[in-house]
Amino acid sequence: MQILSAEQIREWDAYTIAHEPVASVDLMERAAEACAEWIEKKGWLHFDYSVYCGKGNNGGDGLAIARMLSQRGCKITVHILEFGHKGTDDFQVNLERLHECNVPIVFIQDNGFHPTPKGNIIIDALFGSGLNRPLEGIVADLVDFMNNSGNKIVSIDIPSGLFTDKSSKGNTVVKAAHTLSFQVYKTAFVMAENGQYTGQIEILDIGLHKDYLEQHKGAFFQMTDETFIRSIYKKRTSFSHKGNFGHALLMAGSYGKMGAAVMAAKACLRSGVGLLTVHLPKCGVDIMQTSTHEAMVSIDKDEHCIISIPDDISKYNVIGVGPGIGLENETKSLLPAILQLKKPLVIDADALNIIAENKALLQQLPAQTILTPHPKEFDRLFGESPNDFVRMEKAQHAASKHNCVIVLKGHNTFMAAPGAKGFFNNTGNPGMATGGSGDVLTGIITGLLAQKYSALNAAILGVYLHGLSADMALQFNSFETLLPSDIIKYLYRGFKSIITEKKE
Ligand SMILES: NC(=O)C1=CN([C@@H]2O[C@H](COP(=O)(O)OP(=O)(O)OC[C@H]3O[C@@H](n4cnc5c(N)ncnc54)[C@H](O)[C@@H]3O)[C@@H](O)[C@H]2O)[C@@H](O)CC1
Ligand SMILES: [K+]
Repeated sequence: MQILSAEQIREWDAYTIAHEPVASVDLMERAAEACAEWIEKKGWLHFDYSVYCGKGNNGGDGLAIARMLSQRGCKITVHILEFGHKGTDDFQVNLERLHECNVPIVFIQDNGFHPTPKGNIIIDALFGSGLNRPLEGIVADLVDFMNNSGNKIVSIDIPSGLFTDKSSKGNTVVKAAHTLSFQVYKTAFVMAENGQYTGQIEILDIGLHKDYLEQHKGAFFQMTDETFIRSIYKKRTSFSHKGNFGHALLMAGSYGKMGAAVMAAKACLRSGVGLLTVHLPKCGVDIMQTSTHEAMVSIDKDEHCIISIPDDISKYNVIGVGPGIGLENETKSLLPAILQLKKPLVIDADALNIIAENKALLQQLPAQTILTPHPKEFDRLFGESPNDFVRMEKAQHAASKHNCVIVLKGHNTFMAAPGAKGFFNNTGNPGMATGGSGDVLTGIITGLLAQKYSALNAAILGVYLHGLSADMALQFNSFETLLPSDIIKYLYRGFKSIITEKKE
């Protein structure tokens, strides 16, 4: 699924109006009908509704929804924020239509807000994608009033006060339980900082013209949904043998952090790598050999940490480096030599921190290296960012500048690559917030890279499977009990859901 900016959505609406063709007010009718149907399907027609409308087209949606819910037998009160100027044309049409339904309308002109009866559901149709400045004065007071009412809020299109394409940090914004949005994701919905406002997001089909997306391919961020993942997944044939799936080298672990190496190794193996060698310090050999029988080991000369590169490096087609390697000086000094090997590379955890301490190393990354930082590691590498939007833009810029793939880990992990707009992931859950999840991801991506996926596709597929397997593991876990090892355990379910033919 594509993710669009406010401007792109406006263009798409206009394209549909011109090319379907459909009158703008009829498109609004479709949007409102989709919302009313969603509410009906939810089994919420026995509730009473307080519908808060601005005087733009978002308010127009609200008026149409009020009419449709009233026609379905709900008790409705409409509250209109009165600015003294006329509403948009479609707002005015819907106001007239509402008058015919005898729905009570309250005009809000000062802070004397009517208390919302307990149990009423609030429909928030104050502002949509036309928001052009932070809320202030009476509007901000109204939103505070709605947020503090204790009533469930359903926002139409986007929570009022939330910008579609830039940060709304520190602003007054509606806190919705559900956001009913139209056709596609908006950029604001994939930013972790906005999670507190959007609640559960529902994308409702209002039949916008498909040609617009075709004509502007490449201009949008992409959400990596199942269809897309199936299109990049490489099916195995009956004639496959282990030589087809690469020989990965993982450089991982140090004294006290061998678990990271074990998890990365197991995840790499479960991702389908043909052969895996783990290079680790002497102290880790018994741990790896007893825990992970399928992995071969390459033994460093140091007892406690990695300080050297295996001799016969040519036999490995990819390297994953970082999980649990620590920050000993000799390990730090080794990193430039690893970069000089010019192998396809996945860099994570302490290896990222080592680069952050010596940023000149960024210039030496082999082309298409995959970096997998979480936001703090990213900030150490590329400088602090005031918000998620700026961090995302920095990731795009850094990926182009250093010709690398950046996997910025988070609620909707963002993947940036040179020449691509950027991809957001939509699998995963809060149960993954346990140390070790990242080591598992590094293992998965290294395993996929060894199987000759492109760097970007290895990252996209790896991140998707990582989250999906964690989602599958939730069937037998709570967020609290879910462990990174469970993600590995359920990787087969993740793979199977991609491999299994879809029943139409
Ligand atoms: N035909 C279309 O284009 C469709 C539009 N739809 C709805 O239309 C919405 C966009 O409508 P509009 O472009 O009219 O925009 P909005 O309804 O979001 O609001 C725009 C109005 O609010 C004012 N405003 C913006 N920020 C303000 C602030 N902070 N304080 C006070 N006033 C502020 C603007 O000056 C403008 O008058 C979408 O979010 C969606 O809900 C849907 O009906 C689907 C079809
Ligand atoms: K809204």
